[in-house]
Amino acid sequence: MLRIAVPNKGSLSDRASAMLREAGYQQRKEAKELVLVDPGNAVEFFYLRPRDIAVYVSSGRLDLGITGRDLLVESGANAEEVLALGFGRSTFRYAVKPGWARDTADFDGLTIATSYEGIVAKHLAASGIQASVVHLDGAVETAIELGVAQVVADVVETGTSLRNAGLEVIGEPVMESEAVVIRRPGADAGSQEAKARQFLRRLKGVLVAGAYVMMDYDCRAEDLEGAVALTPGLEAPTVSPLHNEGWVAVRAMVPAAEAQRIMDDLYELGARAILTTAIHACRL
Ligand SMILES: Nc1ncnc2c1ncn2[C@@H]1O[C@H](COP(=O)(O)OP(=O)(O)OP(=O)(O)O)[C@@H](O)[C@H]1O
Ligand SMILES: O=P(O)(O)OC[C@H]1O[C@H](OP(=O)(O)OP(=O)(O)O)[C@H](O)[C@@H]1O
Ligand SMILES: [Mg+2]
Repeated sequence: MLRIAVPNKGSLSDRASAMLREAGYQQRKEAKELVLVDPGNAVEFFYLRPRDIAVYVSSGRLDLGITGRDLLVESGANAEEVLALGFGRSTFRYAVKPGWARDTADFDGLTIATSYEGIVAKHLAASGIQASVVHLDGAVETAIELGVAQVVADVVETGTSLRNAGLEVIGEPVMESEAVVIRRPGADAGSQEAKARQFLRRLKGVLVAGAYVMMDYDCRAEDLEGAVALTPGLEAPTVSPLHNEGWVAVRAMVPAAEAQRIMDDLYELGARAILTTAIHACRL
């Protein structure tokens, strides 16, 4: 059986399970389940704290894991990112009370509160900043109000938590994160390797299915080159003759985010019966 770690709670948990379901894997029905065997796919899912997942994967006891890129870096574990999953996006930033610092260079001698000591220590060392770090489990924004630190370093998604605490970000983002699939560097899952590759192919299929739509339309043969320039497809569009002399039917995948603009441009070009349909699953 292929053994895969999935976040058991927190920001990544629901989206990770939803994506695995879309990829055709069984997922736990209750948040308290710690292990789920999917016999049809010969996969065993272990629901673990996202912070611990890189440690398990680097130990070799689990073949693959889903965690955050920032948590992978934070762990310092011997594991590497093999696929970015596009959800759980965040930036990692420093913040202070307005006026306390203009730049990270001003942090010398200050104390930084964070739940991500590994990332902060690495960044301070690389930037030559002499600051102390105090580890807190969460709600680090409050550390400033309570005088435990003058700087916080934390995950920022919408920025609401920082705003509510009256803090402002300082310097460039330390890192940008999203959910990722990780495995041991150079690892070959042995007898499970084919299953591991199939797992990654399925997740890539879900990502592509979400990012693209299928577009069909009819256009005059003389407009085909212009139309194909708008809808080149991933390799090349399918072009079929229509019963009407001088017209063709075209089918191509287009990026979902650009679908409306492409439909407008095709219409201007003279294309008609322009339809888009969702892609539920794919293998490229
Ligand atoms: N708003 C957010 N808050 C925290 N983490 C977030 C957020 N958005 C995305 N993430 C990502 O989720 C991962 C952290 O998840 P984790 O479960 O450890 O913390 P959490 O979501 O704050 O949950 P909890 O506070 O219950 O521990 C990181 O990869 C982080 O970048
Ligand atoms: O930019 P935002 O959208 O506000 O999200 C970021 C905040 O959310 C998380 O806290 P969480 O609610 O998980 O509480 P915690 O600090 O106790 O983990 C994180 O630690 C930030 O505080
Ligand atoms: Mg949290």
